[in-house]
Amino acid sequence: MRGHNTISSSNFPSFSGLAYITDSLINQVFVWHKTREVYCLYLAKMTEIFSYTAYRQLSQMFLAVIFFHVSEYFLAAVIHGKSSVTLKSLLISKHYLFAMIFSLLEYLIEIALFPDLKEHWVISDFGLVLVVIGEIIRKIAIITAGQSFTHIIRVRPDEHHQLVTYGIYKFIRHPGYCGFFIWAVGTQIMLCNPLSTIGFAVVVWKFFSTRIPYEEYFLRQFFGMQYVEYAQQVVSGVPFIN
Ligand SMILES: C[S@@+](CC[C@H](N)C(=O)[O-])C[C@H]1O[C@@H](n2cnc3c(N)ncnc32)[C@H](O)[C@@H]1O
Repeated sequence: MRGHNTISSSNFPSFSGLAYITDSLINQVFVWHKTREVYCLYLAKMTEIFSYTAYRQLSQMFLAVIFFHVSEYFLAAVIHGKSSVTLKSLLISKHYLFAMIFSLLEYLIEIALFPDLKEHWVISDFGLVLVVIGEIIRKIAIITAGQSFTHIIRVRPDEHHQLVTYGIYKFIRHPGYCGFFIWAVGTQIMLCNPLSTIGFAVVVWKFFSTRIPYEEYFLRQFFGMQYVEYAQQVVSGVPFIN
């Protein structure tokens, strides 16, 4: 009687079948090795980029953002007195936070998918220069205008409010906004973020295109012809806004 352990010859693959299986196994192993090699190379490149490029660009960004907000708050406290300054002087709004999170996500996605995009150091360093220039222009404006510079637009006359037409205001009507515009776009150029560079430029420009006429309406109310003449002679400092 045939036991159930008995193997019939028909259970064996033919010689050519065996060769085919071996061949495809070798192929599989080869492909697997190649994939692993490519993956390892990718990992090595990502580690290199994350450990230098991202480290440098992101720390520059965080330092720029922290310095900007802390110094805005600090200057407001020194100029207007600590009791009249609220957390609003940190200038962190919901829209601003949304924009910053978007730019951070763009950065992380692009550095993972197109790492070479972040390696344009001439562009990134140019952005860093813009960040520094924008910050300097804005802080000079705040210090020059002193108590006339309030984060919330004055809509009523105030004894501390004097028309400022000297210093940096002799050359630019809105140096604080000009500085912020350069700073904001500079942060995105520094991160080599193409989408956020355009996005920030458009959003910040649109914001100032409505804020400046509103602010100047009250400045004309407070200072009359003096402001009208000043505004005719001095550029706004924000591109394409008269
Ligand atoms: C956030 S500050 C911005 C000042 C200015 N727009 C700038 O970009 O440097 C807004 C306040 O500054 C006041 N302000 C703007 N220009 C001024 C000037 N030339 N002299 C005095 N006050 C000014 C406005 O009345 C408003 O209350």
